[in-house]
Amino acid sequence: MSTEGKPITSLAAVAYEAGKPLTVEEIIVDPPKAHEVRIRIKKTAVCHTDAYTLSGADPEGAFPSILGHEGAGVVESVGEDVTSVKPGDHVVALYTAECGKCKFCKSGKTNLCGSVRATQGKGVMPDGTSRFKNKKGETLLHFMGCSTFSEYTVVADVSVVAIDPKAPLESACLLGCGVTTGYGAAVKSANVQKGDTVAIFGAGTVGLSVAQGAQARGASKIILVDINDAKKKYMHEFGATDFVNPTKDLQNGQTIVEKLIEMTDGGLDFTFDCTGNVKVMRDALEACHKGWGVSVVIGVAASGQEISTRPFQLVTGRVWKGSAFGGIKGRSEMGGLIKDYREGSLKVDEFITNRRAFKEINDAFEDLHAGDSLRTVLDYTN
Ligand SMILES: NC(=O)C1=CN([C@@H]2O[C@H](COP(=O)(O)OP(=O)(O)OC[C@H]3O[C@@H](n4cnc5c(N)ncnc54)[C@H](OP(=O)(O)O)[C@@H]3O)[C@@H](O)[C@H]2O)C=CC1
Ligand SMILES: N[C@@H](CCC(=O)N[C@@H](CSC=O)C(=O)NCC(=O)O)C(=O)O
Ligand SMILES: [Zn+2]
Ligand SMILES: [Zn+2]
Repeated sequence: MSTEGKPITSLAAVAYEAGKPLTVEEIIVDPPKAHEVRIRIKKTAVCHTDAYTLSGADPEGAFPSILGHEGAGVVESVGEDVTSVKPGDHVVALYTAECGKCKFCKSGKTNLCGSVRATQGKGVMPDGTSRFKNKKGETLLHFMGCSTFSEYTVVADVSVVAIDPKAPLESACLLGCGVTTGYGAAVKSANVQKGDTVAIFGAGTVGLSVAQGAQARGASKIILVDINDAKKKYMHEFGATDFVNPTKDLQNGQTIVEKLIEMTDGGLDFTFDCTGNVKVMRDALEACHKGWGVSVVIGVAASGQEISTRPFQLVTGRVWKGSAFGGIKGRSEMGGLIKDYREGSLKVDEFITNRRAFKEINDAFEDLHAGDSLRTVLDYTN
């Protein structure tokens, strides 16, 4: 029997309160309105940003809500005036929309899109309402325009892209955030060139994806900096040449900045923060080469945190910039990433260190901090 136009009962993980485990329960998902798409998510993974928002550190974090933004699935139904996807299409949800019509999209200068960002940040659909409620009838908010921690979710049509159905959905879901963010930060936002030296702070999925992008560009040195030694085993797989643990590998009071400058004859061409720690962001900037080094902030820092450095660092030619979703325009460029993955030039499967049934989602949050874990992919069918 067709579910089109009807509310659907869906398995979901509800974030009722900051700092508390998610509650796995059935919720009700309303049908999509005009310019909306209802997706049956098949695979979703947990990104550090989900944990950040659940912790209560996100100034935009609102509860109760359905978190999750690395997800892939199949379109169940579409609302009026949706022309870009149709029922049955395999899709990836996009937290960075692409409308193609707004000032941002038309600028050619950024992948940020203004079409749905304001309502997305408030946890509602573009018409200001939610498609989710629990069985008590209480409204549940959306998250990052995706809410992939519900088997059925509703997104704006500008926040979803159809993909080659031959791509496995468990791999495609990682292109919804972590892999695309890091890879794009290296090849698009920073535009690393052959021979450049690169240091990456934080060797999680995002940081290792930066390494992968830097290697693809022919960087001569790719240094991973991480306080977790268990991540060292991934360095060669994703193209890094060196691994430094600042808690163990510094001698005689040397700082990580001094160590990196010593390793690179004066500093790095590019550095990337993939930790969200503002002190690390400062180190990343100050490890850049005088005159031209560029430091890219990718990590998301908690509410109230601010970055600082001596302005002299910038006066003397270092550049501080940031990158969201790797500078990638999701609807225009996802197809190319999927093609690269299918042709073997973009590693994605290698980031899947754990697989779990969706109902084990709270364990997947624990996995994020466990030793050598990169991504846990959750399966709704188990
Ligand atoms: N700008 C954007 O578009 C996006 C930003 N993000 C952000 O990027 C960051 C990375 O995400 P993700 O890869 O999923 O996160 P992970 O938690 O998987 O990886 C972060 C890594 O950094 C390590 N780390 C923590 N503190 C330090 C430190 N002081 N020095 C060096 N290494 C450190 C962690 O070690 P340990 O294992 O011990 O914790 C871990 O290995 C997060 O802040 C996330 O919110 C993510 C996606 C998109
Ligand atoms: N709500 C947070 C902002 C978090 C943030 O910076 N998000 C990144 C993506 S993180 C993905 O895992 C991003 O793309 N930002 C651009 C945007 O428009 O949100 C806060 O307010 O701190
Ligand atoms: Zn993410
Ligand atoms: Zn736009």
